[in-house]
Parts: sequence; structure tokens; C-alpha cells
Amino acid sequence: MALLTRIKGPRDLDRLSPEQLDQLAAEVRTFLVDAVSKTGGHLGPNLGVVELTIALHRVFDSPKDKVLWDTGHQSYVHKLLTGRQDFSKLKMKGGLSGYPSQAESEHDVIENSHASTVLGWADGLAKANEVLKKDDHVVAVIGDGALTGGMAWEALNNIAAAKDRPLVIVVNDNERSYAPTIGGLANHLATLRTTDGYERFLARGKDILERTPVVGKPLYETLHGAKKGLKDFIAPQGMFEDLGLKYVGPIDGHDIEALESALTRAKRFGGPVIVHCITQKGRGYQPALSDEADRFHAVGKIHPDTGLPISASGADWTGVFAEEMVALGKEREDIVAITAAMLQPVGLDRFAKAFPERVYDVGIAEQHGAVSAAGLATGGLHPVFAVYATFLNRAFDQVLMDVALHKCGVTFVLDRAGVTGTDGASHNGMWDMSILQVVPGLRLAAPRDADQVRAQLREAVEVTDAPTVVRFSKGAVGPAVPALRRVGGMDVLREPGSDKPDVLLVSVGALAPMCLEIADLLDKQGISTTVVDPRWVKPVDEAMAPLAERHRVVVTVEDNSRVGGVGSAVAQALRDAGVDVPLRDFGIPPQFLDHASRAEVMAEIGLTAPDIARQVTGLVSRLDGRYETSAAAPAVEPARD
Ligand SMILES: Cc1ncc(C[n+]2csc(CCOP(=O)(O)OP(=O)(O)O)c2C)c(N)n1
Ligand SMILES: CC(=O)[C@@H](O)[C@H](O)COP(=O)(O)O
Ligand SMILES: [Mg+2]
Repeated sequence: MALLTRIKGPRDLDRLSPEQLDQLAAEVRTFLVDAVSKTGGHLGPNLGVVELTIALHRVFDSPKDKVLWDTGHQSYVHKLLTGRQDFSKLKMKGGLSGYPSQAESEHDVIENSHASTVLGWADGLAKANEVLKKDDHVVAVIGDGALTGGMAWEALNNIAAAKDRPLVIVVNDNERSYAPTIGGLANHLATLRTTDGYERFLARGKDILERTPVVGKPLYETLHGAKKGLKDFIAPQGMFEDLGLKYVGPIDGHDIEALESALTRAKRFGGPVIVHCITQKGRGYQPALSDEADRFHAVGKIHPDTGLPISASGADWTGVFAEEMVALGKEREDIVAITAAMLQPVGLDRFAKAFPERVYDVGIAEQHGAVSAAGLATGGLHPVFAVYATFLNRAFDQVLMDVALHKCGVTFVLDRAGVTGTDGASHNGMWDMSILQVVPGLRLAAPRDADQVRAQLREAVEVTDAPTVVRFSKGAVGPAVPALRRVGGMDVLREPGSDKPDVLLVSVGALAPMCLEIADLLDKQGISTTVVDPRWVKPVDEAMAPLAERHRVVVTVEDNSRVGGVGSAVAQALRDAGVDVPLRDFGIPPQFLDHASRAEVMAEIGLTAPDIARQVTGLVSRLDGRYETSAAAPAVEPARD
């Protein structure tokens, strides 16, 4: 790492020779494989942008110039070159974020890891530079996958309208999102890729000719004219140029000299310009290059030599869903599936293998996915749209005004619901049970274990006149939690052991094991608790109010924002029923949560059995007049395993 460790900031790159730059790229790749194999992370995407990032930071002057990353998962090299080389705690509490972070560096801008937003940011920053008469440059890096998102085209439409507003857009075209990028855009990028000869010639030729005295410039102009003619002859006018954007490319995204030449030209252009770079996800690391599924898009801890996982992952929520979807697909020919460029991560790969004609990858286009689902349902099918909970946020209006308003039988399966932790604030699935509360007719289920995933998915796909939602957590599925009896549509998980029970504990989804632990801790304080799992949390079950009336206090516990979540809905249902029982709702505070493990985040926000048991003890004690405040309540020791 002789060179890499000497890079404390982008300007340290300026003095490196071409040979040293190639050595630096090799050192960066060695570093990435060594570091990310230990922590897990987005190894493939970052191996693909080594030369591109080096060239960007040599041509542009960050942080005066803004280097922006779409999604941000490919910003590890950017971090290495901007003074952050301790990756030992990547994505861990107190360590580097897996995405840009303004708290980490002045070189970082966009922290949102939701795709397709970078061009909007760039448009705004470029306008600000124009109004403030600043000569700073704005360069936005967007992947071919992120370019399939509608927001990117809304931004391009605006950017193309301002012919004299400088803005450099780098399309990082590695032909993949996780899997190969789909759609007409991907096909168009492919046609542009096939006419690379003249661009490389131009990129090299211009520099050589510019250094040639006297004849150089006129000769270049002649060649440039020839290139233009050649390009029109070889390749149809690209859509970017049809939009009015200057297009430079395609450029070999692993040739630093060619990249610098193209970026320098783009920087001087004085208007919006696209630099189309061809890169290879997983470049330089054979285990990633051999991985046809997703080129090591996001890996856990792996053996650096083989790329094989260090620990086998057990049964997870996604796998349970994946298996049940295949079973459902066999039973019902009307069931089709939708993914937004995440077929394997959301567990639809097995369904796709069994029913290739009944699965649709819409690209990173959740809004389109939801509207297309309304069309599919109206056309007589039952679509199951599997998507990470946090990514459905952007399709809220489509769920509301296309699916629900038209009473379409569409099932949304929300994976990674609740606190996910290590991917930072924008990846926690903490808003779905709040925003979806306001959708008329929508029914929302939160299964507590594998059996309930199967059961509630089956109940969901039976609903033909409204949207249904089944939401579950990330990772290993919890232990089976049997029901003792059913009350209305709700499962009683624990009886209070008293005919005048103190607490009705409403346990939402995967938090059932924790809620049973809370009840045990309360038991030790002489507080009797009924634990109930509503299963379908929207609408609130009609049996909730009469059940609550038989208790002294109601407690709700959910892995969702406290604001407008299940607790709020239950409180409203009790008020509407005239049931005057105090209710205390526990959930995620309305904050953006820093990256850490799920357990660390849950502890930080007090969503643990001891924390909740202590507060409920205080609440009940106040009802008994024994303690003035919950702070006076006795400490509650966590249950010993
Ligand atoms: C709105 C949204 N949907 C889905 C994702 C999940 N996701 C993260 S990276 C990625 C693929 C991005 O592909 P591309 O933009 O080509 O970048 P690459 O990984 O190829 O560098 C996806 C689908 C996301 N971050 N945001
Ligand atoms: C950047 C992005 O959105 C995805 O790659 C995400 O990081 C994957 O998350 P999981 O690891 O939970 O599948
Ligand atoms: Mg890509």
C-alpha cells in the first residue's frame, strides 16, 4: 500500500505518474478485497469504480467541486481518496458508513441510499452555482441501474433545458443493477457501447494533437469533423443528444488517461454533458466476476481468496416467503410477481425460475411497479410486488391513488421492514406502518414467525378488491410462536394468569418473542399480562376494544415509527369505541438512525424487553399510586437465557 497510504486527500493524486496511478488502482483493489471481505459490504460496485474515482478526483477539485454519487454504495474508493482509510468498522457502530456521510467528510453530500436521486441533487446544485455566480463544478455519478428510475429522467428533462448551465453527468455503465439491468434504456446503452472505437480514438487523438505545435489544432478539428461524420455513420443519434445533452463516450471506465481526457473535456464544456463510462462490476476480483447472480453487489463476510461466505446464513424471512410464493404459483395461475431490480434479494428468484413468464423486473422503478400492478390486477391477475419496505416510501401515491382508489387486488410484500441497522438511516423499514395507515381499504399484516408469513401471505392474495401488505424483518426468521387461542382475528400468545389482568400487550410482527419476554419480566413485578398478536394490524381488529376493556392498561410494541403507527391506530380505535383505558405505545422514535447493528440500534432507542418492562412497571405502579414517576420504578433485570 506504498502509494495508497500516502493519499491524504484528492490533491495528493496530482503528482502521480500514469504508472503510479495504475499501481494505486491495484493497491485500492487489494485494499477493498481485504477490508470488505472482513466486514461485508458493496464489494462488487466499488471494484468497478476504482479508475473512475481516481480520474474524477484528479480532474475535479472536491470539495469545492461537488462529486455526487447515486445511491452511494459505490463510494468506498471516494472515501479512501478523501482521507478515510480505516475500514475496520465499515457499516458498524462508530465506524465508517457504507454510504457518503456529511458527518464524516466535507467531500460527501448525498447520504440518501435510495437510488435515482443524484441528478436531482446535481440540478439543484448547478442552479445554485448559477444564481450565486460560483464557478464550482458539479459532477454526478449515476449507475445504469439508477438511470432506470423515473426521478433520473425528471431531472434530465430539467437539466437538458439549460444548455448553458455547466453540469457533468457520469453514467457508470456496468450493465448491471444486481442482475443485468433491464429495459429499453439498457438496450440503448448497449448500442452506444458498441461504437466505442471512434471515441477512444478521439480521446487519445485530441491530447496528442493538442500537444503537436501548429498543425495539431487544425488537424484535430478535421478529425473531429471526421469523427462526427463517422459517428453518425456508425451509430444512430443517441437519446441523450436527442434530449439536447452533449454526449461523450463511450469511454473505457478502467483507462485513467482516457477518463481524464473525457472528464476534462466535459468540465470545460460549459453546459450539461453526459460522460458514458463502461465499467465492470467486480473488476479485478475473479470470485466477483464469476458471480453471475450479482457480481458481489452486496456481500457478507467472505474468504478473500475464494469469495465464499464465512458463515452460512440460516432460514430467513425472505426464504420463507420465497418458498411459499412458489407453492402459491403452482396453485394459482393468476398470481404474478414484480420486483424493482432486486429479484434475488427479495426472494423472487425461485418463483422466476419456476414461472419465468409470470415475473416482471421493472428496474429501479417502484412507482411504476405499483402502477403496473394496478394494471395487472385490473387485467385479471393478482400481482405480488416484493420490495424492501423503505423503497415503497416513494410509491406511496401510487399505492393510494392507483391501487387503493381503484380497489385493485395487489399484494405488497415488504422485506427488510423495521430496523435494519447497518445500511444507515435511509435503509430502515420504519415508515410503512405509518404511511399506509391512511390508505383507505388497505389491509396490512405483520407476521410474527414463518408459519404466519405463509398464512398471512395466503390470506392476502385472497383479497381481490383492495391492496394488501405483508411486512417482515431482515435476516434470520424468529422462533415459532404458537397461538393459545384466537380472539376475533387476533392470536393470544400468553394468558395473564389472573381474571383481572393488568396489561394488554399488543405484540406486532417479529417482536413477539421480545413481548413474551416483557410479560415474563412484568410477571416478576406482580403485574399480570395478556400478550396478543393482531396479525392484521390494519384495520384494527374489532375484538381489540372489548379485549382492552378487560385490562387496566394497553401497551403496543412495534418495529415501526411511533408516529402514526399501530399504537396510534389502536389508541384511535379504543377512543372510537369509547374504551377509556390508558395506552402506552412503544416504537421507533421519529429520528434518522445512525448505522449500527440492529441490536445496537434497538438498544439505543429503548426497544428492548428490559427497557419496556421498566416503563410499563412504572406506569402500572402509578396507577396503583405506589410511585410518582416511572423513573422511581424498580430496575427490571433482563431475563437470563
Ligand atoms: C429506490 C431504491 N430501490 C432499490 C435500491 C436497491 N439498490 C441498491 S443499489 C441497486 C442497484 C444499482 O445499480 P446501479 O445504479 O447500476 O449501480 P451499480 O451497483 O451497478 O454500481 C439497487 C437496486 C435502492 N438503493 N433504492
Ligand atoms: C444499496 C442498497 O440499497 C442495497 O444494496 C442494500 O444495501 C442491500 O441491503 P441488504 O443487504 O439488506 O439486502
Ligand atoms: Mg450498474
